[in-house]
Amino acid sequence: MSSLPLRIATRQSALALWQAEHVAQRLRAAHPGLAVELVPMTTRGDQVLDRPLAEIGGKGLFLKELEVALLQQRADIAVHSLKDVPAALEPGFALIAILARADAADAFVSNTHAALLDLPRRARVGTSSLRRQAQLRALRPDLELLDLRGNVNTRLARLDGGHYDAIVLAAAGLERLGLAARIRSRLAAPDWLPAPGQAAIAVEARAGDTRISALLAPLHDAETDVVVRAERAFNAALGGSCTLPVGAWAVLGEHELHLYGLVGDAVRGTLLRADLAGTAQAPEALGQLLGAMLLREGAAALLGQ
Ligand SMILES: NCc1[nH]cc(CCC(=O)O)c1CC(=O)O
Repeated sequence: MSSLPLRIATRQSALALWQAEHVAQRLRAAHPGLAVELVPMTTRGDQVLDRPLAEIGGKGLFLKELEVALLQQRADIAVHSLKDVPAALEPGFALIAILARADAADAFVSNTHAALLDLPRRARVGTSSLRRQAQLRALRPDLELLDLRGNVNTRLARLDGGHYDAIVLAAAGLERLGLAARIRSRLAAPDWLPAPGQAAIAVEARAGDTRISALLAPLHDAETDVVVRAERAFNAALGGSCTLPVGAWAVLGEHELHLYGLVGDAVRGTLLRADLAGTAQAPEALGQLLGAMLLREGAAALLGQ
């Protein structure tokens, strides 16, 4: 074994550092004696905090700087939240491991109310996610939806500062940061759909780096890989980036893979939903099929294509 440490490029938010440290610990457990270190850095997605991600535009806002570090050999792998990883990676990079998914639900967080349906009329709810806004509008057209960006702790501080009656965050992020007690209720699939890939951690590396791929192989979870492939293919079929109002959730049964998807209009609160079951041997085909179904039903108009 090489004595050089394996270097993990990561963003510096508390959640990103937790996820990178988690990968480091799993690697040390799988390969006793392997030295692993974090290389923390800032991305454009972390720097521009005054605008919704959908407005800043561009895919992979949270990836670019980490990929540059991989190319310049300043790091060997980069750890991401899979839901921040665009459907198509830049050439020369590969996702070499997908870790077992945590709770994919969104979390309803409030200091005054237990659930979305308990909120009074015209209550203020914070989220900058178009997917969350569209589903909130569909369930509660009366709500006042307000932008809310920043890392998990920033968003909780804004809630505690009285700017909102409630906010919606990924349950997985709160749980990883030891903040599960803040979750008042879950907005769970299939009624409410998460982002494609939500709650899964992905490891990216330079394509063709077989030594690194072999080191990461024990961390890969084949079941999570199948479900997120279906979700991400659905997103890609709809023109895919994490900023579109697209929700997807797949679940692996004993005999089949079941995929649920939706496309929403965050302004009008219209939701187009569909679901399909198929073989777990072809998750991408299932995602493409469901995406094509929704496009036929009018998703193209919703997405402004
Ligand atoms: N877009 C930010 C982001 N990226 C991943 C997570 C949560 C963790 C995960 O989905 O793995 C979050 C925070 C949130 O949406 O509340």
